[in-house]
Order: sequence, then C-alpha cells, then structure tokens
Amino acid sequence: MTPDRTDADAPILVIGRTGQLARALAAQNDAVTACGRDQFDLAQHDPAALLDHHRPRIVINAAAYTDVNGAENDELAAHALNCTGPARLAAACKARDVGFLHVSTDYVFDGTPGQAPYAETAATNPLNVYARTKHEGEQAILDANDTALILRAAWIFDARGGSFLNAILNRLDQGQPLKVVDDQISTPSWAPDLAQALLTLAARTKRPSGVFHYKGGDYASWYDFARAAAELARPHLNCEPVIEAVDSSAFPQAAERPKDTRLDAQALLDAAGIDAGDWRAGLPEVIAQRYEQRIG
Ligand SMILES: NC(=O)C1=CN([C@@H]2O[C@H](COP(=O)(O)OP(=O)(O)OC[C@H]3O[C@@H](n4cnc5c(N)ncnc54)[C@H](OP(=O)(O)O)[C@@H]3O)[C@@H](O)[C@H]2O)C=CC1
Ligand SMILES: Cc1cn([C@H]2C[C@H](O)[C@@H](COP(=O)(O)OP(=O)(O)O[C@H]3O[C@@H](C)C(=O)[C@@H](O)[C@H]3O)O2)c(=O)[nH]c1=O
Repeated sequence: MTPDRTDADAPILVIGRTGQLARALAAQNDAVTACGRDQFDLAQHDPAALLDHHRPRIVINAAAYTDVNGAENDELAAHALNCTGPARLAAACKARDVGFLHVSTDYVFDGTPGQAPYAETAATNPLNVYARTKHEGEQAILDANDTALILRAAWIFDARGGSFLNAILNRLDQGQPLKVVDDQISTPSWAPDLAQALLTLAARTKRPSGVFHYKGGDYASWYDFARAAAELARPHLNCEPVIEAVDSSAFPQAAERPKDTRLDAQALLDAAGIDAGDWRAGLPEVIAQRYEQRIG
C-alpha cells in the first residue's frame, strides 16, 4: 500500500498551458502541472474530476478569452471563459479546501483621465466586452469562493503569443513604419515577473483574499513601450524603426480601450510583501529570446 501523498507533494495546478502566463508559471516551478484546453476546457467542463484527479494544493487560473477585439462579437464565449468557467472552478476549489488564484485586468476601469493610479477600492466601469466579462468573473469568483485571490494585472507580454509586443515587432521585422497610440497609459507586466508574484502567493500558507493590484514596473504608454522595444530590437532589424505617436482616434478598433489604467499596487506590498515587477529588465530578455532563438 502506498502512503498518502503529503500536502507538500501536491501540485500547483495551472489552467492554461500555451498562454503567456501559463508558460511562465510552468517555467518557474517544477511543482506546476499545466493543463491545456485539450485536457480541460474551462468554458465547458466540470472541474470536479480534474481536481479529484490531480488533488492540487492550489489552482492558478491562467486561462481566459483574451482577444479584446474578437470578444465584441463573441460575448457568449468570452463570458463562458472569463466568468462562468472560473466561478465554477473557484466553487469546486472552495468545496475541496484548495486555494484559488485568478488573474484579472486593468481594463475593468474606464481609464478616465485624472482617476489613476487606481486602488482596488476604486469604482470599476469596463468599456468593452472582454473587460465586462472579466469584471463579471471577478464578482462571480468572489461570490463562489471567499478565500479566492484575484490579481489584476495589465499589459502582459512575453516572447511568444499574439501580444501587442509581437504584433509591432513582426511589423518592424518587415521594415514597416508604425503608428502607435500615446494616449493609453498603464503598467506593462513581463509574464515571468507576474508568474513569480503568483507563485510567491501560492507558496504562502496564509494568504490574503479578495482583489489586489499587481504593478509590472514603471508606467508607460503603448508608444513608450513600442519605442523601448524598437530600441532593443534595432541591431536585429534591416532598417531604422519608424514609430509615429498617434491618438487613439487615429487607431479605430472594434473594442474601445481605456485611456489611463495605471494601477496602484501598494495593497499587495502591504498585505503580502510583493513589490512591483520590472518590465524594463524583462524586455531585453524577451528581445534576445526572439532574435537569438527566433521565437515569435
Ligand atoms: N494579455 C494581457 O495583456 C493581459 C492578460 N490578463 C489576464 O491574464 C491571464 C493570462 O493572460 P495571457 O497569458 O496573456 O493569456 P493568453 O492569451 O496568452 O493565453 C490564454 C490561455 O487561455 C487558455 N484557454 C483558452 N481557451 C480555453 C478554454 N476553453 N479552456 C481552457 N483554457 C483555455 C489557453 O489555453 P491553451 O494553453 O490550451 O492554449 C491559454 O493558455 C488572463 O486571465 C487574462 O485575462 C490581464 C491583464 C493583461
Ligand atoms: C499593434 C498596434 C496596436 N496599437 C494600439 C491598439 C490598442 O489601442 C493598443 C494596444 O494594442 P492591442 O490591441 O494589441 O492590446 P490589447 O489587446 O488591448 O491589450 C490588452 O489585452 C488584454 C488581454 C488586457 O487585459 C489588457 O491589459 C491589455 O494588455 O495599441 C497601435 O496604436 N499600433 C499598433 O501597431
């Protein structure tokens, strides 16, 4: 007869496998079991069997519907993945006394100039379907599980995936000039920095619950961020990067984006000792990975 597994052996179960955050979580901790949508469809599957099979000590939900423009015409799917599924998972965790960490977004705020930096207590007002479904998800999770911790982050980036960073680098690689908005400001977050914050929280036996803000470093506009990336990519490009700063009105899209969603993350520091990340330190690593290992 094999002895019962101790709590220390229990995995950290991450929902999502190929996403930016899911990869970063798996890369940083051998105890992570990352579960792709082929194994567990968060929008559809009952999490009971998954939890009873893995018997994790904690679940980190890194899965979401993240296509902000796409969500405008796909609200049901976005709602299932960003709200109903995470709430079902949160309830199943609560029933088994398993910790639950979830990630939400700066886009829950409307970004009206003069309001930021936002504390957790600030009024929310999502401007688009993605943000609305994420906001509804926050509430549904907390209703289902009063020990859940939700970390709101902003502008996650890494070397892979369909992020803003890869979109602009793909264009610069092709020698195309860019127009980038300079009237949307927030805190870029390097996926490994955010993963480290989540894993620090996961390791705690006592953890705060509720909503907290995570800050990925100093504030920037998308234009500032694009300029910083282009400067680092410059030695790898065939021609000088050309980036023009424009207003959001010059870049019309299906979903409206908030203007200024700078997050105040003092509460996370006070409650859990977790400080801001440093996206400016992460960006050179991402650029090196992209051009030296040809990831993109
Ligand atoms: N990207 C950003 O800028 C920001 C993201 N966030 C939030 O952070 C979290 C992580 O985002 P990020 O890593 O960028 O996301 P990505 O878009 O990189 O990855 C999405 C993940 O969702 C998983 N997924 C998609 N559909 C399903 C499904 N039906 N069932 C199970 N899993 C599914 C994917 O699974 P698979 O591995 O199988 O492909 C993938 O791992 C999300 O909650 C997002 O809302 C918050 C702020 C900013
Ligand atoms: C590619 C590109 C985008 N933009 C603009 C469009 C948009 O207003 C802004 C950001 O671009 P994207 O649409 O790629 O980013 P977006 O999908 O809005 O990013 C958001 O994703 C979700 C998941 C989040 O939770 C948010 O925190 C945030 O990271 O930059 C340009 O101005 N020039 C460009 O070349």
